[in-house]
Amino acid sequence: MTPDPLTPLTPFHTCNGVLHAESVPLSDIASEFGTPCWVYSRQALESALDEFQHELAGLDALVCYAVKANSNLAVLDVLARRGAGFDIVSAGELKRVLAAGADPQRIVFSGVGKTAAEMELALNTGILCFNVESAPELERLNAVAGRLGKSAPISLRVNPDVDAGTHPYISTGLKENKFGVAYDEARALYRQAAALPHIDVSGIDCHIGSQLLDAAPFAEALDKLLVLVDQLASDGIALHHIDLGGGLGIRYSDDDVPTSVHAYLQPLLARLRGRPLRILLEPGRRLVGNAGVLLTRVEYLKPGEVKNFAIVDAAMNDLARPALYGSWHDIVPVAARAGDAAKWEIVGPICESGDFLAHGRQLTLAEGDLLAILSAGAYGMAMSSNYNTRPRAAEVMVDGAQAHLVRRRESAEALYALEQRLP
Ligand SMILES: Cc1ncc(COP(=O)(O)O)c(C=O)c1O
Ligand SMILES: N[C@@H](CCCC[NH3+])C(=O)O
Repeated sequence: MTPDPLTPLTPFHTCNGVLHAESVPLSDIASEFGTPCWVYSRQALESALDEFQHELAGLDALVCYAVKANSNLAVLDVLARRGAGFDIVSAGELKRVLAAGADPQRIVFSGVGKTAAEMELALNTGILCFNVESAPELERLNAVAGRLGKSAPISLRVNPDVDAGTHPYISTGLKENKFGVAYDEARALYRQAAALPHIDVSGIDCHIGSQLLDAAPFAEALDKLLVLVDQLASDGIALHHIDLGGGLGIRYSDDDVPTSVHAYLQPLLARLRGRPLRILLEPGRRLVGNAGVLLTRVEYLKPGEVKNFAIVDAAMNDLARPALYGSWHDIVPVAARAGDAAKWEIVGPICESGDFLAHGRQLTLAEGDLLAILSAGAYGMAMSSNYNTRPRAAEVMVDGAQAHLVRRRESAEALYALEQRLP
């Protein structure tokens, strides 16, 4: 049985037997741009951001899209035009958001390993805030800012030790994780920060994990943060903003019942009502995850005694999530065909047994068929690699009846160009 996750409301829907992105048949995209190929829907990106903006209307709030989820310039451009700020984690991401026209005062910088050069670039750019994750980072930032004759606006990323109930590789708010400052140490570190000459204490930050389907841990984390905010106020440290991070989950399969943005935000906004704190959010996956698919073609069918393999032209170097986390992505034929369905292992051409995109999917397949791997807009292309010297796939943005190439497929030559001139 083919899963049917495609409600008529999603921008990916079946029309005349063919899967479309908005008004464009995915088969046309495959013919024009080749496969494998990432396909994004502008409409889906905009409506995902609008859901947040709608809930925050009238409040002093900023949605800082977590660029790590998908850093394609066209994606950043769509979100920037619609009023998003950005959460970055590297100089590379900073340069990309600036290239996409981001306002520096809408950029926050997260990450446990910021280098001095990255700090310098961000200070010279004049970003809104550094989300500082450790005492030595604070000291380094103070020194770099002093050298530049600047003051660095900071939040401490506080680790509220809340169990987000998500995959261990993507939970970040527990004591054993490498992220953030321990809750019990945060107050003292804030006092130290306030005494540093080139640090401007501006806010507080947390991020408890990714792909959370339940809203309760967010409220639990916020309650802990607000206790700290009040303690700091009594220490004479008045914060201007609170950054609640990202983490809101999306639908990957029928087993996932994601929390609506409304149900996620209302308990948080209720707790923040009456407090003079600007609200920052850092959603990544929720803005882009369901706005993209990975289009792939069946190269070979290899039925076997124990398992049937459908070898497709996408692989773990394109979409790493199944191999890395055992993640499920729905896979649907672009055009359904008649005939008996069988159980297929959907695998790529890479020389690793772990190179799979899905196990045991009940599908009717023939060589040359196109498949769409759904919910691939987040942590898809962004986590791709060149393993097996496979060029990264092209990216296409659909806008109504138009499909535009927004990143060319890499060439084999591009993959050795950086090495060629070395002695
Ligand atoms: C600090 C920070 N903010 C935001 C995000 C975005 O998370 P998500 O894509 O789950 O919304 C992440 C990634 O988990 C993160 O580490
Ligand atoms: N890359 C992960 C999420 C990590 C979130 C970043 N802190 C995923 O694909 O689900």
